[in-house]
Amino acid sequence: MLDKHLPDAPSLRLSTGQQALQTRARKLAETIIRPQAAETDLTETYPEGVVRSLTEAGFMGMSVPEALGGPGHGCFEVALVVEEIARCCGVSGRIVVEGNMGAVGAILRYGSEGQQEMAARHVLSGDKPAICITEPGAGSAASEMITTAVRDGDSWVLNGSKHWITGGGVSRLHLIFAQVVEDGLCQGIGGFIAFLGEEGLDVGAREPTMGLRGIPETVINLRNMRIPLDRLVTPPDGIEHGFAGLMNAYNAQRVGAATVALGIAQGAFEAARDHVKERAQFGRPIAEFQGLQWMLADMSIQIDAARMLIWRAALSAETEPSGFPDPMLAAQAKVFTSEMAVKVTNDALQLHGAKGYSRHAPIERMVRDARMFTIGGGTAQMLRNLVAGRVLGMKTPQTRDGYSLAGNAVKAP
Ligand SMILES: CC(C)(COP(=O)(O)OP(=O)(O)OC[C@H]1O[C@@H](n2cnc3c(N)ncnc32)[C@H](O)[C@@H]1OP(=O)(O)O)[C@@H](O)C(=O)NCCC(=O)NCCSC(=O)CCS(=O)O
Ligand SMILES: Cc1cc2nc3c(=O)[nH]c(=O)nc-3n(C[C@H](O)[C@H](O)[C@H](O)COP(=O)(O)OP(=O)(O)OC[C@H]3O[C@@H](n4cnc5c(N)ncnc54)[C@H](O)[C@@H]3O)c2cc1C
Repeated sequence: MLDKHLPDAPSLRLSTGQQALQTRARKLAETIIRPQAAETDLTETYPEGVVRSLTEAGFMGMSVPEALGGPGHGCFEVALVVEEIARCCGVSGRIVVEGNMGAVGAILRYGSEGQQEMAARHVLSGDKPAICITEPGAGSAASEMITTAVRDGDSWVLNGSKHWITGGGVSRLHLIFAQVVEDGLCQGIGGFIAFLGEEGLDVGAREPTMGLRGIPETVINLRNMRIPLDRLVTPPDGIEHGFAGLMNAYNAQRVGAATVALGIAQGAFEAARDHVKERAQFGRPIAEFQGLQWMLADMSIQIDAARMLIWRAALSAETEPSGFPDPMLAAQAKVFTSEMAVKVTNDALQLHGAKGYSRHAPIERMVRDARMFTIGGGTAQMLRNLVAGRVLGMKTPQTRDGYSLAGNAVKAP
């Protein structure tokens, strides 16, 4: 079943161009981004200076095609860069993900010419778009969203409330998922383009988060927000199957989120490896204790396995007709990597002893930063549901009556 996605041996070796990209990302991460990471966490401030450096280096908008002024890199190249950046700063890694995947990925593939040009301009100039799916009553059950976009003459009128929106108040471009209502009927779910500062789009309360504190997570309220008709992004199979199309595009961001978790774990692993060689107890480096050696061995095995799952998922975008990663491969990569990162960062803290528990060392930040990825972007449980459905070749509806309203024309809520 998976053979078409299994990379042959040569594809596991990076090309000269890919190696150069990776080296450039590592250099930027180590010289500019790592020194800022603790401050970003402590002050809980969006790292504008880092974003400028990422933009100048060409890491925002990497996925923009050459015809629109970008370098036209694929999901795999973006993942190579994201890992290097997240190895030094999880927040910056997430910014690179959203500067290339998620909302911008959907608009670049499904949008009209004008929508694509607008999205390209935004990310190439350093904007990190926001993807607005989740609502207070629709988290895992995202298709139960009640935000509506009602057609009124030559406008859409949006009403609803999204929460946990990454970049709320700093992102300029928003892609808002909403029920498309025409003539009193829901036609399905579509993506609507909206901009920070427009009337009717209000940034609400910021969540005080455990980790990744440099990016705001906020409520986004839509109050009679009136936007032109050409702000609707319609996936290829139409609005009736709009939700499936938008989720398909979202698979790239799932690979991106997994890659941030991978980078954080890699950074924590390296810090632990260096520490055990330096720290001595009982008259010898603690690296000589076999119990710790095996911990490091297991950490490295888990990290490498995660990287292979991510690379396979990222490379699948090159052969999938949709141009996005295969849903199951993306889900497998994210489940494994997000759980791995929780374990590896905690083990790295353990190997540091008390020093790892101090806020003076980066490890405790890495533990907090890694925690998000089994939740955001689809929880590990929901992604297991997706994998189970594929493995069994069955639909796995989660409602009691096994029926979902997504994509069906029903009376508007
Ligand atoms: C998809 C779910 C919301 C469950 O919804 P339903 O049970 O109502 O619907 P399904 O029948 O499972 O799916 C409907 C339709 O969509 C297609 N689909 C679903 N998932 C995918 C996918 N990943 N790729 C492609 N297509 C997909 C499915 O095949 C159906 O199509 P057909 O009707 O059969 O043609 C739920 O499973 C789910 O995914 N919940 C998680 C929600 C989520 O991921 N939210 C992320 C919010 S953004 C965020 O968190 C950002 C953080 S980050 O750093 O990235
Ligand atoms: C840091 C962070 C950033 C985020 N950024 C964004 C963003 O930019 N845009 C956006 O739209 N959303 C964003 N989210 C929201 C995120 O997508 C949701 O938190 C996620 O989809 C889960 O929804 P929920 O939190 O409502 O949990 P719930 O859906 O309430 O789930 C609670 C628990 O129940 C489990 N569960 C629920 N249903 C099932 C089931 N059928 N089978 C098995 N287990 C189940 C879940 O796995 C979880 O353990 C972000 C979240 C976080 C933490």
